[in-house]
Amino acid sequence: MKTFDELYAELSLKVRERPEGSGTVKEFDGGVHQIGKKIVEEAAEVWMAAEYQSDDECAEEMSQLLYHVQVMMLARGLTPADLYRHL
Ligand SMILES: N=c1c2ncn([C@@H]3O[C@H](COP(=O)(O)OP(=O)(O)OP(=O)(O)O)[C@@H](O)[C@H]3O)c2ncn1[C@@H]1O[C@H](COP(=O)(O)O)[C@@H](O)[C@H]1O
Repeated sequence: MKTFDELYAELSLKVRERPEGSGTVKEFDGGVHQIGKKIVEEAAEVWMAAEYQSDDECAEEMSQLLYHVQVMMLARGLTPADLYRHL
């Protein structure tokens, strides 16, 4: 289990160190257009899960959406603090 900030720190390290086989590095390298498509896809899956699936499945889809948002944050050079400013 990890927090939003802990996941961001882990993904930042992945993007910096580029370990072999990292899905994050692959998605990051795809750029904002590809990452944006994943965000839209995951957002739709969150919607469908909220309509038709269990709480746990819904939570899993939401976690995946947050993951892809974090990859987009890295692609745009944004930090959690940049988001928290607006909450
Ligand atoms: N939390 C996540 C996470 N959530 C979602 N995903 C990605 O999002 C995909 C889920 O999307 P889908 O439901 O569309 O599944 P899919 O259609 O099978 O996926 P694709 O074929 O489109 O890749 C997963 O296959 C992962 O590629 C994640 N990938 C990684 N993490 C975490 O990120 C960290 C770094 O991961 P790596 O970069 O892979 O080492 C680790 O702590 C991981 O647990």
